[in-house]
Amino acid sequence: MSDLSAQKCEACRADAPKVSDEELAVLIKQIPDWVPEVRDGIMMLERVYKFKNFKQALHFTNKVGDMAEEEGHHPGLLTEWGKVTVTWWSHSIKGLHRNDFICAAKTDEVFAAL
Ligand SMILES: C[C@H](O)[C@H](O)[C@H]1CNC2=NC(N)=NC(=O)C2=N1
Repeated sequence: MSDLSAQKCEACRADAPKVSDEELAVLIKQIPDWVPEVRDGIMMLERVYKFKNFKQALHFTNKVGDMAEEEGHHPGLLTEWGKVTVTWWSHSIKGLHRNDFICAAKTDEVFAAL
């Protein structure tokens, strides 16, 4: 278990701090399969997970949904045949909060536990 995945998301309000470039450089090392991407001017974390079929992809999607509900923090989830694209960012601050890195690490754990 990485340090991040052992942590809980905290309430994230509009005035919460975005992660700095320096923090991002440190945090991303703990989730090396995730790619930071800017979309619509918002920094996000994205990873594509591969599966054998749609049913397995949908099962993973639902497990990630359960984890998101527990954390009170919610990703973008695109479920397709054989793959799920998971995208984390914080709507309230239009960018990346530490919560997104915690949830990305937890998503990796959901995948590892399938
Ligand atoms: C009221 C509720 O907790 C908020 O709307 C939460 C829900 N889930 C969320 N998820 C994400 N990714 N970003 C948010 O800002 C966010 N806000």
